Amino acid sequence: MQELRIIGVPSDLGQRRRGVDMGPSAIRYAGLSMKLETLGYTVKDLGNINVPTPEMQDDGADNRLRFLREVTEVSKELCSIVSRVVDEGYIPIILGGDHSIAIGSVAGMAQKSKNYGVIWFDAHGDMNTPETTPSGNIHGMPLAISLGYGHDDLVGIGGVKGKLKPENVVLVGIRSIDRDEATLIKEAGVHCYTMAEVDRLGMAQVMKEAIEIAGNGTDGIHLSLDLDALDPMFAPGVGTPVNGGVTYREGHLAMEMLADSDKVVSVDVVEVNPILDTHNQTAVMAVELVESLFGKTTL
Ligand SMILES: NC(=[NH2+])NCCC[C@H](N)C(=O)O
Ligand SMILES: [Mn+2]
Ligand SMILES: [Mn+2]
Repeated sequence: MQELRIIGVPSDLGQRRRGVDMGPSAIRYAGLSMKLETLGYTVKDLGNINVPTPEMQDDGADNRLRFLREVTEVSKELCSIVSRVVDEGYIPIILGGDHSIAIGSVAGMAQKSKNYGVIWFDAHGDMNTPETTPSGNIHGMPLAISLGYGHDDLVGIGGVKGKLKPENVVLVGIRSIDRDEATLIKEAGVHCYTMAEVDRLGMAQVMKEAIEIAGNGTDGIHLSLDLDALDPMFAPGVGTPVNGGVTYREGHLAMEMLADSDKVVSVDVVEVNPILDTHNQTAVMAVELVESLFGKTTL
């Protein structure tokens, strides 16, 4: 059985709502390590990366790319840690932080191989560029950046531009896309299962197809799990909630199918914001989903 490594990235530089920097603590407090150990894994927590405090920084000259410099630094640091962890043969579980941290995790995976598939579980497309962003928040851009679209400083992290093949990238749970972001999603050629498709096909069929797209002919699947993919009823503690999301049962079904596929090589768990949460329920939800992802079943 493979060993797991936990890496915390307490960053809220990619969006405007403070508190998502406490995500790693909230997820740890919900018992992540202990519960994975109960499933039979050896788990080592590597602690947190150093992330600058937003109040101590200037958000930079470009309001289309807030905290560009700081996000670049954090992403480089995470890239090198993730790359080391996979080189050593371990599965990294990267705890955010807002979704901008996926820039560094995907870049780190790409040091090992440029042939990983990605399942991006999210309410949002995260396919904005500085030209299309309505907010200037970098957490709306990480998938575009990983595919080679966006500011050079971010796109170039890890030395390779375009870290993924769009034909092996799948968005699941989508229900909020900005107008010009939609254009890039189509142009880039990534697959996209909106909530409308989840309704019509059912989560089982959507995940069957998603696992084929991200898993067939690739070296494995990176799961980028944004908790706002779930309906706010189950995951209220997120900065950009959108109604009409994935249910508790659908979420677990998706994770169980990924576990059965045996293809997951790395995971991001992002956007948990304890300030906006009630009784840590979003972090608890995150931990439960990760348990299903790593093989927890009833019997
Ligand atoms: N990872 C996220 N929660 N992203 C939300 C992005 C929201 C919006 N599309 C933006 O670019 O500002
Ligand atoms: Mn996201
Ligand atoms: Mn999102």
